[in-house]
Amino acid sequence: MSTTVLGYNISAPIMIAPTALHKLAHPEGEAATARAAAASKTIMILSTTSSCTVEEVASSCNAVRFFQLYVYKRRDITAALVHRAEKNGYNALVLTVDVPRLGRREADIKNKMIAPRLKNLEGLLSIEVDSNSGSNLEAYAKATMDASLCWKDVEWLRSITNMPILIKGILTREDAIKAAEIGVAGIVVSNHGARQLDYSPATITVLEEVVHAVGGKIPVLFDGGVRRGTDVFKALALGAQAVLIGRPVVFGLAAKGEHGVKRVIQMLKDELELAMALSGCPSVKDINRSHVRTERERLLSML
Ligand SMILES: Cc1cc2nc3c(=O)[nH]c(=O)nc-3n(C[C@H](O)[C@H](O)[C@H](O)COP(=O)(O)O)c2cc1C
Ligand SMILES: CCCCC(=O)C(=O)O
Repeated sequence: MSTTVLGYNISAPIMIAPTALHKLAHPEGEAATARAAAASKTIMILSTTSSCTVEEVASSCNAVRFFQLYVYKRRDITAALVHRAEKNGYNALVLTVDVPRLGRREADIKNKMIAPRLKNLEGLLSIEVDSNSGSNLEAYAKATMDASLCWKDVEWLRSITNMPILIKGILTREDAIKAAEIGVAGIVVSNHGARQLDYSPATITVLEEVVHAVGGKIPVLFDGGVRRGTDVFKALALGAQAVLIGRPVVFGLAAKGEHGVKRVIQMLKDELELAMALSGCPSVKDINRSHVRTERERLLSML
């Protein structure tokens, strides 16, 4: 079941998506998640908005890890984050492009959500924003994040780091082609867990369009709603190199810390292995397009 992502070997095509603030789930936060990733021989993508610092996570284990980047209006702060990630042995930057503003999360507004301190930004950026009118996270994002982020900024990022750059948040053929043209190291098909824009397409429905557009030039990773090994199997059959797991990892962390995250990954691996065995696939390379039928194909077959 092993595969490679950007040349790094992982035990299965299952990685850990960047999710914010793991200490909301468990007191050990991202340090515990990182240890679980290392024990599971997979790659964790650490969020910019984590509750342990880049340095704390790096020193908690020596696994391969990537750093997810949000670009701040203050470019000096963004550059400082990139340099800290590079200095601390992160092997790639995952540039998230689907949060020019935070989506309208009505539960957060109603509950007047107050985000805990974002550790990576302590001493760099004041995050004392007024949330009397709603979600503190939304106010923070609006005040600090650079909504003008554009393709040319990838060039800027390249000029300040040697880490390979992946773009997370691609949903269309056009953007996939553009990403391949400008020569990023890979893309992640993602709609941010449907947390940003209502009616954005389910990622599984656009995966194949993106894979075709890219034509094998760069790896395509996938996230959104992967809850079973069969979901991993489907994404691979439609051309993804590997999947990222978001919420289930946080659920495992909340339930049983490092052990819980390991269990979640192990369950997905066991289910994937069974799906492979029952589909006649001795290795992940054997999973191909003929193993799944899309809704469109089902309708066409009825004509
Ligand atoms: C609580 C939470 C926090 C998230 N934080 C981030 C983040 O900081 N950066 C990011 O790029 N994506 C973030 N995401 C999006 C995930 O990386 C991922 O795209 C999404 O959750 C889809 O996967 P899932 O359906 O397995 O949860 C977050 C998602 C959740 C649920
Ligand atoms: C401004 C931080 C946003 C974290 C995030 O990406 C999410 O909650 O989905």
